[in-house]
Amino acid sequence: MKVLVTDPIAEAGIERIREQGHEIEKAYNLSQEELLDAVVDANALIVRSGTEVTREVLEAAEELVIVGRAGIGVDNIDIEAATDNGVIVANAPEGNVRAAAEHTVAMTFATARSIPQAHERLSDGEWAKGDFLGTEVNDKTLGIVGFGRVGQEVAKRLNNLGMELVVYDPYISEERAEQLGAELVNDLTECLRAADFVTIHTPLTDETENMIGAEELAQLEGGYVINCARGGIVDEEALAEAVDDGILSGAAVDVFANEPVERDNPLLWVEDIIVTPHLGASTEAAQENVATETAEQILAAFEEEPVMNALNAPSVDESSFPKIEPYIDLADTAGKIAVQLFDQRVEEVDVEYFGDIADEDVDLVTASALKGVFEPLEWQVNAVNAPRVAERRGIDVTESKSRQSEDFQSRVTVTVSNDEDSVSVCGTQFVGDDSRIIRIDGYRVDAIPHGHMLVARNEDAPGVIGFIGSVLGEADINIAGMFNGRETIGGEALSVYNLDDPVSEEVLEELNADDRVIDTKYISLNGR
Ligand SMILES: NC(=O)C1=CN([C@@H]2O[C@H](COP(=O)(O)OP(=O)(O)OC[C@H]3O[C@@H](n4cnc5c(N)ncnc54)[C@H](O)[C@@H]3O)[C@@H](O)[C@H]2O)C=CC1
Ligand SMILES: O=C(O)C(=O)COP(=O)(O)O
Repeated sequence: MKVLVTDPIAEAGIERIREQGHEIEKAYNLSQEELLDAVVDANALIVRSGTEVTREVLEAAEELVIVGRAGIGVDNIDIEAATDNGVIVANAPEGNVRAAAEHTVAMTFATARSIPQAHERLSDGEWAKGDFLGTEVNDKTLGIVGFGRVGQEVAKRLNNLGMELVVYDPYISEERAEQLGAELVNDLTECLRAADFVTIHTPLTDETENMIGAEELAQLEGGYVINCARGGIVDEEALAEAVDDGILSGAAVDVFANEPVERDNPLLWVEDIIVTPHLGASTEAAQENVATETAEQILAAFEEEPVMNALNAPSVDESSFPKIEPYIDLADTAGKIAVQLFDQRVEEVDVEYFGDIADEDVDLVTASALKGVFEPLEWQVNAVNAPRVAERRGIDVTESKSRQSEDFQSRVTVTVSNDEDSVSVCGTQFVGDDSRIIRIDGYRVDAIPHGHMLVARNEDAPGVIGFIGSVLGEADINIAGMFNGRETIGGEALSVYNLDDPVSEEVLEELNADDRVIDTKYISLNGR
C-alpha cells in the first residue's frame, strides 16, 4: 500500500508503517495541483493542519482508504466528501492534548507578563524595566470556552495556579465542570463578563466560526484572550482592534484563519498581541504520540479492522470487536446473496440479530450488510458510505435484535424487500472461522458462502437434482458441494450448489426451461 504524507510527522509513525511493508511517500508544501497529482494512487493520506483535503482531492484519490490526521482538528478535511467517497477520516485525539494545554498556559503567562515584548526590548539593548507592569493570574477568573480534552487540561493546570474557573460549553454536563472545580454558565456573554482571561478550546465549525467578534470582546473589558484552538473562531480584525484600542489588555494567538499567516494580518502588528506559528502541538512527545496513533489507524484500515478514531465510520470498542468480527464478513455475504436472489428494486433492508450477538454494538455489522447489498449494484461502496448510499437511494434500513436464537449461539439475517416481495438470508458462524448460510427465506440450508453459487427452487421430485447436475456437468461446471432443503415432501425445494466456475445465462435458461425447475439464480461472491 502507498501512504502519502503531506505534512511532516515524527519518524516513529513513519517507521511503524514501513515495518509493515508499506511504501511511504513524503511530499510537503504541495500546491493544490501537485496534491491532486500525488493522491491519485495513494491508499492512505497523512496530514496535519497544513494540507487542505478538499472534495476535489478526495475525488481524485481513487485508491484512497483513509485520511489520517496526525493531531486533533479536522477542519481542514472535508469529512462529508470523504464519507461520500467511502474514505475513512481518523484523527489522533489524545496525543497532543497536554502539549496544547501547556502551550495555552505558557501563552497565558507570556501575555500577562509581556514576556515576548520584554525580550525583544532587552535583545535590542534596552533595559525597559519600568515599562512592564504585568498581571498575576492568581485570584483571577479564567473563562474557558469549549471544555473538551484540551479545555479540561488547561483548567486543571491554571486552577492549580490559583485561577477561578468559569466554563461555557453547551455540550458538557454540570457534573463534569464541578468535578474540575469550574462553574458552568449558560451563555457565552456570561462567561466573558465573569472572566479576566478567556481561553478558547472549541473546534472550528459552522457554529463556532466568528463566535467571538467585537461585541463579545467588549464584554471582556480589560481582559486577555488566548486562542490556541483555531483561527477563525475569534474575529481577527475585531481582536486586533480591541487590543489596539485598549478595550482588552492583551491577547495571545497561536492559530490563524489563514496559515501560514500573511504579513498583513492585523494580529501581527499590535504591541500587546503575542503570536506563535501554530506551535500548540509541537513538542517531541506530542509529535511522537500523534504520529504513532495515526500510523495505527492507517494499519487498522489496511487490515480492514475497526479504525478506533474514525470520525465517519461505524466505530466499535475494542472489547466488542472479537465477538462481532466474524459477523462483519458474514453480514456482507448475506447481503450480497439476498440482493442477487431478489433481483428487483430494493426499498428496504432489514438486519436482524439473534442470540449472543444481540448484546453487542453491531453498527459495523449492519453497515457491512448494507455494503453487501449495494456492492452488486454500484461501485465504491464500503462500510463508511453504505449507510449514506442507502439514504441516497431512499432505502429504509431497520435493525432489530433478539436474545433468542434457536439452535445457534448467534445468527444474523439480512432481508431485502419492496412492497411486493422479499428475500431473507440468514447466516451463522461455527467454531473455527466457518461461516454458513443456514436459511434462505423459509428453507433451512447449510451452504458455505463462497465463490460461485447456484440457488435453485424446484419441485421436490425424483430426478430434478440429477437434471440440474447433468446440465451443469455438460457446461463443464464442477459442483464442489450441494445442499437441498425442502418445506414438505413433494412440495417445493431449494437447493444450493457451490460451484468451481461461473454459470452463464444460457445454462440458467436451460435449467429454467424445465417444468420442474421454478427458478434458478447464479450468485457470485467474487465481487464485480
Ligand atoms: N494549537 C494547536 O496546535 C492545537 C490546537 N488544538 C485545537 O484545540 C481545539 C480543542 O481540542 P479538544 O479539546 O481536543 O477537542 P474536544 O472535542 O475534546 O473538545 C471541544 C469542546 O468544544 C465544545 N464545543 C463545541 N462547540 C461549542 C460551542 N459552540 N461553544 C462552546 N463549546 C463548544 C465541545 O462540546 C467540546 O467539549 C480544537 O480546535 C483543536 O483543533 C488541539 C491541539 C493542538
Ligand atoms: O492537533 C491539532 O488540532 C493542532 O492544531 C495541531 O496542528 P498541527 O498538527 O501542529 O498542524
